[in-house]
Amino acid sequence: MTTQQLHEQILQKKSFLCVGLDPDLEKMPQHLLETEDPIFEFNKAIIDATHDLTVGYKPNTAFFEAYGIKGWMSLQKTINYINENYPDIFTIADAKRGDIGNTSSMYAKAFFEDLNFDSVTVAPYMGKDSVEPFLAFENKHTIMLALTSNEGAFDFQTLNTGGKELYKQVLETSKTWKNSENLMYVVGATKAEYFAEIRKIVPDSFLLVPGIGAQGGSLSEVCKYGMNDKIGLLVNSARAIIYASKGTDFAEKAREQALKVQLEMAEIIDSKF
Ligand SMILES: O=C(O)c1cc(=O)[nH]c(=O)n1[C@@H]1O[C@H](COP(=O)(O)O)[C@@H](O)[C@H]1O
Repeated sequence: MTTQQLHEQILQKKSFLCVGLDPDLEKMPQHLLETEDPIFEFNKAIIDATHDLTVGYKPNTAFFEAYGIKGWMSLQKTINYINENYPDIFTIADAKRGDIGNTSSMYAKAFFEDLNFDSVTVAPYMGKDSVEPFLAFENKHTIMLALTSNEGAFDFQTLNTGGKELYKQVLETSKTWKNSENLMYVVGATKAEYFAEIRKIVPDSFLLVPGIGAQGGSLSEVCKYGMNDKIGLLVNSARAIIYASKGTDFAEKAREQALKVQLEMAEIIDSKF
């Protein structure tokens, strides 16, 4: 998918919501645990209930890998289900990969070719040759961690390195890499006050913004400082949507929560564009 197609979908749906698919058997409704593949059944129900309100789905691979080979098969079924039934929706494999070049190439193949995700999250710590193999794929996107939503973001990312905070150096340097137009960046919603500075360095890039909902970030603050003239945001929420209810009405309640966020987004889009 191209960023232009993503932008068009955002305008059409009046949404820049990305629903996080972080399936946890302990938080799922009891009746699903009796099915053959509870993780897939859970995801499928959430996807069917929210697809018109969201422009992206972000399965976090940890929540699948934790269940071994069965979990990986549920991930494959989930991405295939989205690609077959809702092919316009942008998909993110939240795997936070990155390694020496030949290893990164294999990670890229796993997520872009084998599983056919539109994008994958990547950590920048190992530098240029660990990220460029992901960037080589046409119409696929590499979403690099810039300033994350957690408390530990202040351990390294905001450290002053040669007169500049490390996350700013990461953003600036990444722009010089081959095929850097295929980069997007993760910026936590809990760090809204940093968005203006980030937009000075990457004015046109899409930002994946996790941290509204369960982590307490503010959608309106993120939009105030982070939106560009093409919107340029994908705001992720997982737990606050997918675990809105533990009963048989879980998908319906997930839709209600997604709708609340989408309506807020529509209002913001209407007021700005
Ligand atoms: O890369 C991510 O998606 C990510 C980066 C970040 O800085 N913070 C963050 O919460 N995430 C992920 O976004 C999701 C947030 O989930 P909720 O807090 O339940 O909405 C989880 O899958 C996290 O792993």
